[in-house]
Amino acid sequence: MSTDAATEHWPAPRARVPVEATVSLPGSKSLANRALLLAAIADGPSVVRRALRSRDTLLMASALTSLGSHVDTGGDDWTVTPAPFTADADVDCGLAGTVMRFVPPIAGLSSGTVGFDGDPHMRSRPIGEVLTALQTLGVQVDDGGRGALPFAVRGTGSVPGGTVVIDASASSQFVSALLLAGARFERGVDVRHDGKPVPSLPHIEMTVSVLRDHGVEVDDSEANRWAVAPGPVRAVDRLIEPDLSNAAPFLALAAVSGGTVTVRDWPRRTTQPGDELRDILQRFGCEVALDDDGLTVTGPDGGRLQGVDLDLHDVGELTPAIAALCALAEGPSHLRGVAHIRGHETDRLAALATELAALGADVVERPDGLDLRPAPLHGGVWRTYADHRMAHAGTIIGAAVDGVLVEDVATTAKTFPDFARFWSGLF
Ligand SMILES: O=C(O)C1=C[C@@H](OP(=O)(O)O)[C@@H](O)[C@H](O)C1
Ligand SMILES: C=C(OP(=O)(O)O)C(=O)O
Repeated sequence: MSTDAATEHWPAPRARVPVEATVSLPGSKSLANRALLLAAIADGPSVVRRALRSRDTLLMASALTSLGSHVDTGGDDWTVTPAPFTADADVDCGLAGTVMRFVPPIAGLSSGTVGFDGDPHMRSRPIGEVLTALQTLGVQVDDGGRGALPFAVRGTGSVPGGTVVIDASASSQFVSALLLAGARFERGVDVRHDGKPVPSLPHIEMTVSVLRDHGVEVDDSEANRWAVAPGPVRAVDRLIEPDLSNAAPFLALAAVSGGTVTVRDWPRRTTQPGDELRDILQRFGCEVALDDDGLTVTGPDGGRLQGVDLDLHDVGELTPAIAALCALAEGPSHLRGVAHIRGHETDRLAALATELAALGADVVERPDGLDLRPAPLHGGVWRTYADHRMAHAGTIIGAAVDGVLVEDVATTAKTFPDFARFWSGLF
């Protein structure tokens, strides 16, 4: 197996018998990048324990380092020591939405100019609403009127802050970005959403909960409005939960093989949207149990899955793995409410429709989702479009169908380094 060239094809292992496995998964990207960012604007050193070491979190660490913080990524536990942001800096966002959206507001606190750019596709992921909001809040942003990467934030050492109205229907990260920095703005920040419903609301709840852990006062009592009071951000010693969205392919492996997979350390309470998998997998016909061993999923006999009808608006990042299960199900499925995932690492609805159809699936792409009906699948190349979750989806199909070749499986390093080797070890 080789995993480093975008054109390479990885033969996804086929599960010929029910898979029985217990896994410990790497930490949550969303929790780790929030913890790192807040640590960098806190009033003392913080520790991020069991930090996820992946492309997105390393990009966040180097963004914070280039602003002036000291981030020690040497071991499993990362120490972040804040320092004033004074130098000019360049931030590589890669393909990390959390870096492109969360770092510009804190760059406004710098007294230097901070340039942002990223992977080619990152230039088409939405960010304009955040840049306009920052301008309203008193930050100078040069984006050549593009509302997209590349752009520069010209910090003056402080941000006035105040009230801002944004349309966050393209990404919940627009709201999270402003809230995460808000306590350090002179007047705090009061964010109101005006537009179609905000997707991925659990991720905003995650932001609010992590802010409160840092002693920040947040008022989220009204729908579509979040207010962060100005004040200090306390340093925190935090253990990062396993990434429950990245658990999807592993639990799906139990589902498609009729086996049993346990994910250790599944939190009893969490703001991670991946926790919804407990309910979603039952709808496919799986048995699900959460106990001291972790979350255990047992697939139906022979991996014979039922079709599902799901609105995934709140948990859009689960769509690729769920679509893979739908393509393998014995009944029709409808996935809805996820128009916004066209702005993710790739246009995920188009990518899923194209790749599933190429393997024989009966799939119709809708403006906000996918309709799937049972059809015999066959092997072939599964393209991943530099999208870690497309790679997960192809890998799930490959567990159930002979001859699936996943292109550029190394793209999974965005949130799960060594995914392919880890996965192969389960067979
Ligand atoms: O804040 C976060 O950590 C995330 C929010 C969501 O973004 P969208 O609201 O853009 O879907 C999610 O899909 C993404 O994977 C991570
Ligand atoms: C949408 C995703 O990532 P990002 O944080 O880059 O938006 C994702 O991981 O599914």
